[in-house]
Amino acid sequence: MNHFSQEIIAIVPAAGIGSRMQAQCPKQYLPLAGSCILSVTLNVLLSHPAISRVVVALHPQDEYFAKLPEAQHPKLTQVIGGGERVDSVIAALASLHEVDAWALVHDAARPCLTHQDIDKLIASQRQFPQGAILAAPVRDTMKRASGNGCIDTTVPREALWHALTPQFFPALQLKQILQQAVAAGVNVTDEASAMEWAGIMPGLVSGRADNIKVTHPDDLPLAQLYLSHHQHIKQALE
Ligand SMILES: Nc1ccn([C@@H]2O[C@H](COP(=O)(O)OP(=O)(O)OP(=O)(O)O)[C@@H](O)[C@H]2O)c(=O)n1
Ligand SMILES: C[C@](O)(CO)[C@H](O)COP(=O)(O)O
Repeated sequence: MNHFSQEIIAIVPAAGIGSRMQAQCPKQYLPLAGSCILSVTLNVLLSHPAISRVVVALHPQDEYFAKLPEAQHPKLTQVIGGGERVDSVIAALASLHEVDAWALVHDAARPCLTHQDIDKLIASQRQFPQGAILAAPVRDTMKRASGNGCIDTTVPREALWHALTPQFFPALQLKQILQQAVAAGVNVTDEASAMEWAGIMPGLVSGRADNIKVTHPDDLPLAQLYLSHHQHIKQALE
């Protein structure tokens, strides 16, 4: 259990088709670390002691999930996702029955998440009672492109962060604000952007930069490398 009274439920949007990956199957089912991306991600969440249960949102025509060992896990529930990531998150939140639960929303496509980063985000609830997200400060000089393929300007990077997941909010409030933002036509690409639209500014919790989202083909070998590094560190600490 966590140190707080509320239940923590992980929400995993996994209903995408991974078009940018240009693979033969949805990217969440590509092989990784002896299983597949989605299995690795689910096991990080299912094995965390503070997470009560996991709700995964699947594509309506998903033919893969039922074959995964995790599909039978007692702490796992599946729902049908929607046309956009935000619709899948809303569908998962709508299935919750726990009063006062907090939702830890994490992309299926981010298999390199660590328990240490989950601990940091959960512990941030005291500092950020409005909710918070894992994020990584930008390291490079940032350029804004012009229309002709050249640099238009350099963007000051001091206050720029990469939004990662998990993103951690009171579940009922998050569901209501996501629904309102979608109805208002807001382009909701992460949970925080809807909260910001509602005037609630989430906390930024510095997370590992290797918590990458597998999006393009060259991300997969990188995720494998990061996972093998994590395994090496874990063995060195044993
Ligand atoms: N309708 C959708 C679209 C995306 N996702 C999930 O949201 C996460 C992050 O989205 P992204 O990386 O964009 O995944 P895809 O939409 O599958 O990728 P693409 O945009 O390349 O098709 C992924 O785990 C994806 O499965 C979802 O649950 N429902
Ligand atoms: C939620 C997210 O991981 C934050 O960086 C990201 O926005 C999801 O990917 P997408 O391509 O925007 O769906």
